[in-house]
Amino acid sequence: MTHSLLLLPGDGIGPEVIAEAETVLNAAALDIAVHRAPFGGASIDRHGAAITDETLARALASDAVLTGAVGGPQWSSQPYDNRPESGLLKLREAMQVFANLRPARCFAALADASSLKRHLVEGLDIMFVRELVGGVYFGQPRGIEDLGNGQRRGVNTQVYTTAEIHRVARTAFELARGRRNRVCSVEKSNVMEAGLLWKEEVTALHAAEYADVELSHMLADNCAMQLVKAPKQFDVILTDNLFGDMLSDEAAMLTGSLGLLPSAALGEAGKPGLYEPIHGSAPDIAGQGLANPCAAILSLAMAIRHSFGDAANAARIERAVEAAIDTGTRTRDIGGTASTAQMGAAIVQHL
Ligand SMILES: NC(=O)c1ccc[n+]([C@@H]2O[C@H](COP(=O)([O-])OP(=O)(O)OC[C@H]3O[C@@H](n4cnc5c(N)ncnc54)[C@H](O)[C@@H]3O)[C@@H](O)[C@H]2O)c1
Ligand SMILES: CC(C)[C@H](C(=O)O)[C@@H](O)C(=O)O
Ligand SMILES: [Mg+2]
Repeated sequence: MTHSLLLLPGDGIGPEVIAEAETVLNAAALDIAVHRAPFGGASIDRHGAAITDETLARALASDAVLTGAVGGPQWSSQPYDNRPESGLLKLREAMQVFANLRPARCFAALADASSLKRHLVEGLDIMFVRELVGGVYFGQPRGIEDLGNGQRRGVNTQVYTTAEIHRVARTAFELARGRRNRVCSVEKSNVMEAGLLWKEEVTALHAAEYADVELSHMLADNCAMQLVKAPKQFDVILTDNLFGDMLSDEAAMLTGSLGLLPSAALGEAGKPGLYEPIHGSAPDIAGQGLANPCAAILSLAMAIRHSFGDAANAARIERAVEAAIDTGTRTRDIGGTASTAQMGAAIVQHL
């Protein structure tokens, strides 16, 4: 059966890393129909909107969507709700991809590329499950209000319901069962009611349906510290939209580079998945052939596994990435001199 994949290269290094994902996809010779559309700043420049209705409809009709990254200083004067990043949030919301899987694995050959000592990160394998379509990113009220006395007030609202917490927690517990069977739920229940509800609902769901999984709770500030103190204590980390964003970037450095971390955002079974490297458009290195395409290529592998149900080809691509790194091809962020295209070509050679 032919699967459909929508590619949204986006801005900055986005098109550079997605080009390498396409090279790998073509070399893997899978039965996949590929479509492309501008996204983020590129879509603003062409169509006036960070994501068009047509692209949203196309995303919902595809089996999977793979994005590069969006954003950049050239669009910083856009109205807030038409910034490139708003296009990404609209896409996540429209697709209702509530569970964002962000695996952080340390390749043995790269343990010295981490900013931590080798023994702390060697063998590291954490799965973040980040809630992606709720919380402070989407809560109402929001906005900037003019108070009329020379003062303004900026508001965002952290809000979660029982159903929103249960559906993402379920994903975390299910994943844990196939791993080391441990979930650490992370919030700020000491200062936030939404965090307290999170903790109570995760605890209740655990007792009712997942008592076989080991559950612990941790405050988010402590988690940030524990991740650099003893990161191998974690198996699955379940957390909200904002904490998941920050903690997964932190974890990226445990693996050596932000350019290595893929992600899969999943909704209800049977609905399309959204796949993104966790890094941004990296304006500081865009256009120079310096970007590491591994995160984008590993995101493609996650699409092949989760949306196309082809675990064998997903693993084949993942092994090729690791083999290319093992045999010494590395972009600058992981201590080498390979260009984005050379990294992609080396991965193709190991397929
Ligand atoms: N999914 C997305 O579309 C996404 C994610 C994060 C940030 N952003 C946007 O990207 C823009 C830049 O944000 P930022 O600079 O804070 O974060 P960033 O992730 O773009 O870059 C942070 C640092 O990591 C480096 N880096 C990132 N990806 C890399 C890769 N593949 N290879 C090598 N080095 C890499 C960059 O050069 C930079 O030094 C902003 O507009 C932001 O909103 C978009
Ligand atoms: C660009 C931005 C909206 C996005 C987020 O905060 O979710 C990014 O940082 C990410 O990690 O995917
Ligand atoms: Mg982020």
